Amino acid sequence: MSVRVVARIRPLLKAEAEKDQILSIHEGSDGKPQIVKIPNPKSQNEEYSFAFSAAYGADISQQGLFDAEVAPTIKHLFQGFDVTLFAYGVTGSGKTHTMRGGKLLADRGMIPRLLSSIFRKSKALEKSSHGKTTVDVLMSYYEIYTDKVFDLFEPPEKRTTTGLPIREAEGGKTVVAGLSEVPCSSLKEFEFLYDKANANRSVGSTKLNAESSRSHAILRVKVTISTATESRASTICAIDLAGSEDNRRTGNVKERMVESASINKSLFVLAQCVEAISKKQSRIPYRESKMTRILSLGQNNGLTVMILNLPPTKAFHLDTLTSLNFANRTKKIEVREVENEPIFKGPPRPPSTTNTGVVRKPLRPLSNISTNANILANKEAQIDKEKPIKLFSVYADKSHTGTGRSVPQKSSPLKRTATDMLASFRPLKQPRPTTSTTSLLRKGPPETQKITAATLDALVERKVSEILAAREQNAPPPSAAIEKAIPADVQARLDSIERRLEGQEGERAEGLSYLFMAKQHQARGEDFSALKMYELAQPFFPANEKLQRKIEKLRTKVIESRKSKQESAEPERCQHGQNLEAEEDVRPGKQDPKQGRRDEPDVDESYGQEAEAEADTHSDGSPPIRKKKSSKPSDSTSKHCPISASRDSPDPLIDNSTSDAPLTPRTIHLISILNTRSISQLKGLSGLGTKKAESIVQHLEDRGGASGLECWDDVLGLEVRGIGRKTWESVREGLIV
Ligand SMILES: Nc1ncnc2c1ncn2[C@@H]1O[C@H](COP(=O)(O)OP(=O)(O)OP(=O)(O)O)[C@@H](O)[C@H]1O
Repeated sequence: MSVRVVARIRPLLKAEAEKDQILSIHEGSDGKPQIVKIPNPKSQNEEYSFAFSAAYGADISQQGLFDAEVAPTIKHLFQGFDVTLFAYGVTGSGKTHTMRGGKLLADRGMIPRLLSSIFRKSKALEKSSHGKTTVDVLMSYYEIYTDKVFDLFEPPEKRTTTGLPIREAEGGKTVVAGLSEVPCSSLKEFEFLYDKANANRSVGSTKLNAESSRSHAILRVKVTISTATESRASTICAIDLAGSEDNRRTGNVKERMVESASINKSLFVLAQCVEAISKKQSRIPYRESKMTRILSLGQNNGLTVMILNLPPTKAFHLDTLTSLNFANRTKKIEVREVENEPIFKGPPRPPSTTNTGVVRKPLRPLSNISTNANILANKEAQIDKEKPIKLFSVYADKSHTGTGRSVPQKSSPLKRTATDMLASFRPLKQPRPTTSTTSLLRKGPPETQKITAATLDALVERKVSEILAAREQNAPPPSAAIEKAIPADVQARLDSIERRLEGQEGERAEGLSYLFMAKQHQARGEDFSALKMYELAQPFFPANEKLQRKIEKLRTKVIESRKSKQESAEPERCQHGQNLEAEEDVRPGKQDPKQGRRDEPDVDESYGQEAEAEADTHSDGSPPIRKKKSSKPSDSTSKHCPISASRDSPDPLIDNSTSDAPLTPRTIHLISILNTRSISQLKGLSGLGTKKAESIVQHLEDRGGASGLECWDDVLGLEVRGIGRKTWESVREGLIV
């Protein structure tokens, strides 16, 4: 069975004009709306057609979409099949609206409706069996932010810099270690937990979406149906992917840019995976990003539904075309429809005891029959495979083929009750590593530190060519290693080797992936993004002078170009406006009469009584609407560094001290000296002696992060004892440029 791909065109937003619509929906061969048409951006008279399993226009309600696409999967879930449901699309296309939705009852998205339905079905099942069948629902919710996994049931301050580790479990299945699993038994409980967890999700404002998801969010719901004799668990994963972003349009700077690079990279890898699968290549580059490892498209069993979210206007023309092409390939991916095995209950096993007298949970086989060719081809996986199964409860979540095994008890100390969660909202977790990236880097193995310019270049080249080389690879994946018992001491050694290997590989791979992205940005002429990426890569290769020189050269180039843009800020802004008009002057080939502005919220009766009662309590029902482009920065929450295009001062020599201040030549000069982190240069500045210079450099080092200062606000934000705004202003005034 192949991935079911359905398209959903979002309604026009307030700031969008009807005449700018470019998408239209048409009937397929069976008379159902299935085809999306979009004009060729280069030739107005030509149209491209993309056929999907279904296509929905702006008039489809949340309830309508749920009934047509999600509700049928619940039946399969209760029959023991796993389900993956994910929303894909460019930023601002409506993925979060589709998956999470708004607060109004009619606006609630697929996820709350899904849970509502699961609870209703569970209750009906329990009732009809007169209590002989019980249904347990466990939830995990996490995000992948800048390629790190964070538990959304944990408050952000509990996060470690490295995030949660992910591992390949038996059979190539990817699992997140140390993730909370929260039991949940009613829609009310779910809504409380879900809304609270969503507040932990990384969201930011960009020019294209006032509330843009900066991460991929994955909700995993495990449903276990138990009778007196057997128990069967199946899982549904509902994923709200972050959207791809064109940074020429988002106006992203700083953190947003880093997030964006990471989002774009993971989506790029996903597209490569899909391409590799569709071309039946033996190596699928899943490992290149955590999102693709977790999503494991084409490797997972059960049903997969992709909702392709599409913005209707020509402002997104090229992005929409890219999304349609991606979806067109995705729909061809075959997914095995494999039912999860039940666990048969037998007489309780005698508890196995260790020398310490600790009663252990019986080990359970972890696996399903899916194999990830890419993972299996990897040496690490071989090490993984030879290990006995670990005791993490999140590992043992799928097929349980053994007989005579007891069902996991509800009272497991690994899980908290929903009541506990509601009371404290601190899910119980598995231990996880807390080592920070910085400390890892400082104590890093000598090989990483001593990397030379030549080897670095070779590594980057290798990374870039890996994807291409993979296509040539025809070797069949090695067969799964046979699991065997390993003595505890050997296992401990294997674990430690694996950890060491992972540490090195992970760090180096991260550094290389930043270099890889830097090169991509540079090739596209996006110097600022390239600089950010090189700066992020730098701590991974601290002794590499070539890299250092590259960064300095690029930094100077960026500063110079900012300076010249600033000098011509006014005329440039006007021109920019004109260019945009010209760019958008592509007339749509056809307009869909069905598409219009959003209808009034419809009445959503089947969401359930519980939700209805809840809905009245949400006063803020209206979804955020994208605002008109303004010259003011829209990000009010994050720290903002103005970029030249939005600056108003025509005089670059005015030393303005507000956050909207232009980068004056003096400020630029001061920033470039600070970014050298050189005591000798800093102590030469008027008003700073050796001690202050040392404190500044120490602070810059402690502050960590590869990126340097960029604007006056960054300078004022430095928390160095004895140096406040006044000192910085006088230091700046003392500079001769
Ligand atoms: N079907 C819809 N009905 C009404 N409003 C919608 C619909 N789809 C999207 N919107 C609105 O469009 C805007 C962008 O949607 P949303 O935030 O869901 O996009 P996204 O694809 O998740 O973006 P990002 O990737 O940046 O997070 C929001 O204001 C949302 O309320």
